[in-house]
Amino acid sequence: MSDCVDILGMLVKCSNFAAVKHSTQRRKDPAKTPYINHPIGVAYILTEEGGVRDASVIMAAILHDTVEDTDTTLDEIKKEFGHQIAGIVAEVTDDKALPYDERKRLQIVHAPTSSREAKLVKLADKLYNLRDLEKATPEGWSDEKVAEYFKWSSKVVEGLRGTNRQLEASLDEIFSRHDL
Ligand SMILES: Nc1nc2c(ncn2[C@@H]2O[C@H](COP(=O)(O)OP(=O)(O)O)[C@@H](OP(=O)(O)OP(=O)(O)O)[C@H]2O)c(=O)[nH]1
Ligand SMILES: [Mn+2]
Repeated sequence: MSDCVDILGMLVKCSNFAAVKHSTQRRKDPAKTPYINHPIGVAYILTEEGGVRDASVIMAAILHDTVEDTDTTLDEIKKEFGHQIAGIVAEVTDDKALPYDERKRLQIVHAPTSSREAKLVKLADKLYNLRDLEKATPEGWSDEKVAEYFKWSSKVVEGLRGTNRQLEASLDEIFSRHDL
C-alpha cells in the first residue's frame, strides 16, 4: 500500500489550509458564525447526503471559497494540491473583479457546461446557502434580495441537474417552499 496516495493527509491539509485562509472571516448571519463552517458543511453535505466518495470533489469543496474570498491564488492551490483540485476550484470561483449582476449571470451561463465534479460542489454550495437563508436573513439583505437569491439559485441549479439525485431532491424541496 506504500504507493497509495495519502488521501487522509491531503484532506487534513485542505482543512487546515482553508481554516487558516478563512480564519478572520465570519458568515453574514446574526450569530456571525465562523466562515469555515460553510466549506466544511458543503463537504459534509457531499459525503453524508450526496454519497460522494470522490476525494478530489470533497477536497475542492473544502477549498471552494478560498480563491474567491481570500488572498489565495489558483497557482497556490495548484502547487499545494495539484492541478485536478485546482481545476475544480477554478470552475466554482467567481471573478470578483466583475460587477455583481454579471457574476451572477455567468453562474447561470456556465453551470450546464461545467464538469461533473464542479457541478457537485455547486449543488452542495447552493443547498448549504439556501438552508442558511431559510434559517436567518444575512445582515444587510432586504426581503427582495433574499427572494431574488432563491430565484437566481433555482436558475443556476437548472444547469446542474442530472448530477446527484439526493442533492437535487433536497434543493427541489426548498424551491417548492418558495413557489419556484
Ligand atoms: N445564505 C447565506 N449566505 C452567506 C452567509 N454568510 C456568507 N454568505 C455567502 O454570501 C454569498 C452570497 O451573497 P451575495 O451577496 O449573493 O454574493 P457575494 O457575497 O458573492 O457578493 C454566498 O457565497 P458563495 O458561497 O460563494 O455562493 P454564491 O451564492 O456566490 O454562489 C454565501 O456563502 C449567510 O449567513 N447566509
Ligand atoms: Mn460557497
